[in-house]
Amino acid sequence: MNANHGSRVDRGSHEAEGPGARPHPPLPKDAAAIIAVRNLALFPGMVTAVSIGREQSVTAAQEAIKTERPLGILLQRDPAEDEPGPRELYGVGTMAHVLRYITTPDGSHHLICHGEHRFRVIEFLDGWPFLVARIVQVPEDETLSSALEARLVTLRQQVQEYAEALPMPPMELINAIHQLTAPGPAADLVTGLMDIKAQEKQEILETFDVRERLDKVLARMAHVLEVIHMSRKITEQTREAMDARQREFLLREQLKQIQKELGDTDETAAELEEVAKAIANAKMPEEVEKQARKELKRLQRMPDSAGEYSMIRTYLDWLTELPWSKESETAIDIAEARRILDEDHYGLEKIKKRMLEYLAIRKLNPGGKSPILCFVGPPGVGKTSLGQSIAHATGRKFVHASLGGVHDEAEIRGHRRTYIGALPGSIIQGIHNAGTRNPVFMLDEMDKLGAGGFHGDPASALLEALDPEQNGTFRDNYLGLPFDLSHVMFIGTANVLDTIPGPLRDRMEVIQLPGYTEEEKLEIARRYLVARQLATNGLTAPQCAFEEGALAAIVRDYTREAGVRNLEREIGSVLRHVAMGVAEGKVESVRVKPEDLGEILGPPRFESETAMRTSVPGVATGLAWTPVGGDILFIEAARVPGSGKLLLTGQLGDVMKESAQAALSLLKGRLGELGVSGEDFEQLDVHIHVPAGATPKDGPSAGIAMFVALASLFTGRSVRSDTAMTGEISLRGLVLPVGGIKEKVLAALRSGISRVLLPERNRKEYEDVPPAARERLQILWIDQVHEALEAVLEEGRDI
Ligand SMILES: Nc1ncnc2c1ncn2[C@@H]1O[C@H](COP(=O)(O)OP(=O)(O)OP(=O)(O)O)[C@@H](O)[C@H]1O
Repeated sequence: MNANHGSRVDRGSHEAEGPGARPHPPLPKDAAAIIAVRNLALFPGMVTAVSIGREQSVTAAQEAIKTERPLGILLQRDPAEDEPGPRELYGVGTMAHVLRYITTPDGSHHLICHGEHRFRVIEFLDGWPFLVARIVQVPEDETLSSALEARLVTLRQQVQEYAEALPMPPMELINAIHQLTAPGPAADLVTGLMDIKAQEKQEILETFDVRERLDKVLARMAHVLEVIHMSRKITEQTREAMDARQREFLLREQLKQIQKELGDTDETAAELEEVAKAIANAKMPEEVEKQARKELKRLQRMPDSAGEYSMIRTYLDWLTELPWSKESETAIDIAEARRILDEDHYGLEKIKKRMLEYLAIRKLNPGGKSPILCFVGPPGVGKTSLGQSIAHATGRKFVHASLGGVHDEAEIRGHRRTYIGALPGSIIQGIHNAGTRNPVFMLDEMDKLGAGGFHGDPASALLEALDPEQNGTFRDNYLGLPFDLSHVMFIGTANVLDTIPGPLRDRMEVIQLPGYTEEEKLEIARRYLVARQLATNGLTAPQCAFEEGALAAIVRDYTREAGVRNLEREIGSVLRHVAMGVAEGKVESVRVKPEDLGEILGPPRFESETAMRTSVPGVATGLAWTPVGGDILFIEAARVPGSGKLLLTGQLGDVMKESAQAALSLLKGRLGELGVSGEDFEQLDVHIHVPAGATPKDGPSAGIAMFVALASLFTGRSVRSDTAMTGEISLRGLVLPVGGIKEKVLAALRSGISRVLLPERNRKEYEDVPPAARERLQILWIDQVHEALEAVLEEGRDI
């Protein structure tokens, strides 16, 4: 507080002229010489220093001294005004008695003034080289009421408080407390001592009513005190914060030293800093972030040589790298999706249509719960590549996890962190690899998922991941935190539907991919596989072309599969051979002809198998359904001297064994019909063998082939090599319907069979076979076993 310091009132630059430099009339009685001050409000009873510099002011001051009359002091309205006229001055001021006039050696003038009483300007007068105004003294009311006294007591308390709040209260203030006895002067004195603006002080100066003046001062003072308290509080708070920070800093420094002693380095600190940043950037849900920060804190307190350190570090890496909220943009454009599906895949019309429907529904109802698709079909029919196309078409990432042979729930859901070397399960790992939380996630080999046992049921963990009701909070054991899988597009794949665990199968919409006909394979080879293999082997289309028939020959003679994987491999072999020639400079371009294939790929692998195998009596061609899409199988029958036993070999299942027995019994009963006599079954053993003995076989559908093989054996008439058959038999000689017609028929075609015997009652299923395949096959519908014999047994020859 510096209210009593003199303040400079003007900045007049030139030297004042001597007193009485210019003669002027004496001042009237009711008038006073006035000086204007810039930043000072003088109050009655106060002594203060006033610095003056303007010529006018100096002359006025000298006049006052000379005439021993008081000087009127008025505050300028605008402190910046250098030559204020009457209108720029407030109309109320204080008459001051000039106690001393000092001129310092640098030429500036100072007055020590004592405030006497308030005055009001009536009018300004002209004719003097300084400001002169007619004035009237404002009388001070000195009566003391109890209301005023109460205010006075409060004021005294406030001033006391004010003095205590200041670090070094000025002496005047301490003295003033004792002088506060008369209300008006007390208000003036306190205002003069307060550190407030001159304008505010002027307002109080102009308040003539003592009570009102005291109220204003009390209010001002209360405000000043509040500000002081507040600022003190803020100072304390900052000091406290500073102290806490300083303390933490010191502790950290100590910790660093300790860690250094223990062999930890600054690198660790930098590493942890990185982790902290990664946590901040990972956009985790609140719960996860809290957990991450907790783990980080534990890490910070731990030397990096501690065994647990790396475990927590790895855990934090997983937490920070998982795409908690990162997604790829997935605008679905149906036309574009159709284009991509067509571009990547030949045929599969029904399947593509179903995919597009699926995408359309997702587009129209993005939040809805769409079914989980499951592609079921033999290997190499495009299940994986369809999944990739969907990812491509929807702008998602593609990841897959194989479930084949998974017996332990932990492989799906992860191990708890307490296990050494624990990691998240395959679902979270897949999401981590995708880097987004909405990839297309392919779950391969769902049919080979191991059964649940001691280690928990993998299928139930998978169910939780797939179930839209619960997968919003999928809990991996390793993370120990929920992860939102609801944006993932899961697609399952399997070779066989039957072995997919029931509850899983129920949750999925199965889409069957039965395998391709020879024509389809040719088309796929022509449009996709050749181009792809050309690129893989660094060749261009002009450098290598396949002549008409060459591709067909590869399909027919070198592959026998439902899909096109081997076909692609064989085409690759041919192109590698061509690439060698081109690279060595032997040829510039090659046209592969069918007859070249022998040299490049070796002798045909599947050419005349049926013809060769069935050229002797006792062998029939059956058709089997297998997980890889159907195959032909040969049933061989032989008779050997023995004691009437039936020998069965080739890893036959119980049902197949029984159907062999049925076939034999049926045959024994019909030998007469077949013109066979004199057989003594007591003296011979009948042996039925089904080659490819390493593969277990079962099912009743080889019944008719067994019967035919036995009939062929005993009649000595071989079976037509172009004919294959399937059907269960009854002891009464009926041919009963069987499953897997489509796969079996396609398998027959692949093996070069042109006639197929099918149970009459399977006509309906036959409609599923693609027309192209149907055109190339002759189907014989049979109802009774003897019809089969008529259709397949060659003309007899004697044995
Ligand atoms: N209709 C088709 N059009 C074009 N290419 C196809 C078609 N079907 C399959 N392919 C190609 O055949 C190859 C094998 O397909 P893919 O790997 O998708 O088979 P898959 O059914 O997933 O087999 P697996 O069950 O063994 O995983 C791929 O290169 C794929 O592009």
